Amino acid sequence: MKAPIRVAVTGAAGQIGYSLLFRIASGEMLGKDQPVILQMLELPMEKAQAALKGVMMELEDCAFPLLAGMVGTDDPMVAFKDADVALLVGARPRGPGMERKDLLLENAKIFTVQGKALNAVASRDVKVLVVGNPANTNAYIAMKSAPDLNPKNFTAMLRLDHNRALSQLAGKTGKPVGDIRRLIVWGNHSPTMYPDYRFATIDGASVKDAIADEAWNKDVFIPKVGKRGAAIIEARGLSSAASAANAAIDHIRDWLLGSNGEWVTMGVPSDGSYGIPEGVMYGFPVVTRDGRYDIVQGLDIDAFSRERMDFTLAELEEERAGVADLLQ
Ligand SMILES: NC(=O)c1ccc[n+]([C@@H]2O[C@H](COP(=O)([O-])OP(=O)(O)OC[C@H]3O[C@@H](n4cnc5c(N)ncnc54)[C@H](O)[C@@H]3O)[C@@H](O)[C@H]2O)c1
Ligand SMILES: O=C(O)C[C@H](O)C(=O)O
Repeated sequence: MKAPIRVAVTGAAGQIGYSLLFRIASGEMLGKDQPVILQMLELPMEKAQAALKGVMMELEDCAFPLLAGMVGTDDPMVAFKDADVALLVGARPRGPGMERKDLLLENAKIFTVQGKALNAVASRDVKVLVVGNPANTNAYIAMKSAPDLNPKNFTAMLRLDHNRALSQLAGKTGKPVGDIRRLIVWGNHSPTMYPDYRFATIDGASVKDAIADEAWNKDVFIPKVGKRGAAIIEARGLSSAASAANAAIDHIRDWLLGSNGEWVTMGVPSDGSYGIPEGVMYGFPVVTRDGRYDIVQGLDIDAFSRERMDFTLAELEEERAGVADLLQ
């Protein structure tokens, strides 16, 4: 039997938490032979703590053989103690008519507190995924608030955008979604993101050549993927939850267990690749293996792509400037 992995989940009694925890406990994230200990954080309000208690009762009632322990708490120092993986989900979601960056000042404070707590008590190799919006800038804040941890271990979720783009391409080409490789979503988890299928293949053949429709790319595909979160809110009255939880599982599974040479999109602190200034938390194509990721190198950036990549970068730099005071 393997030693259990400690997985901290914040916002555990929220919508995404409810779609996420049961799948983690059943082994879908870290493997069917990997025991886990769930360390769940919720707000110190009576209602949130009661809801968390209910979720823990349900987890218990599933009798998951891989669930080796549970902690429910309102204290980040308890939730992150020795955590190997931290899924930072807890934050306010946007409602209809809002942009994710409208949440910035309200949610940003959460990530300074949690970054500091991770810095103090988490495993020195903790792998952090920020889901709470605006995800890239919150991940940047958490990273900067945890100076003793490896900055490369802080990531933001763009996997939902990546998965959304895959499904749009499958629909357009009529091919199975699982056959599409080498897709990228550059930049911010916001409508400025740049989903890029110039290098994508299906069964080895070029997706771009198969579609051969630049107008569809610019006028349908890019805006549709970028605005999908808003479309879900419009339809459901609530922001995406099951698909977000699914993407979080995909992100952590691939990071820890490897992407088998395939490209996946992760929001990671830039190392300067593709002219993106160092430290900016930016969506890049990466290949993952054994708990590490490498940004795919050497891709040609044409003028249209450069413009899109710089546009989403400018938004991230603006968001970063907006929280500079919090990081002093
Ligand atoms: N990156 C992505 O692709 C993506 C996708 C979907 C949603 N999101 C974001 O994820 C976040 C959560 O969404 P949701 O639908 O689960 O929201 P929700 O309101 O249903 O749940 C959030 C939970 O977090 C808790 N919480 C708030 N502040 C907390 C804190 N400081 N510590 C611990 N818990 C805290 C709340 O009590 C609540 O239970 C939102 O910011 C949403 O916009 C991101
Ligand atoms: O759009 C939102 O606010 C929620 C989430 O970021 C999403 O993309 O579904």
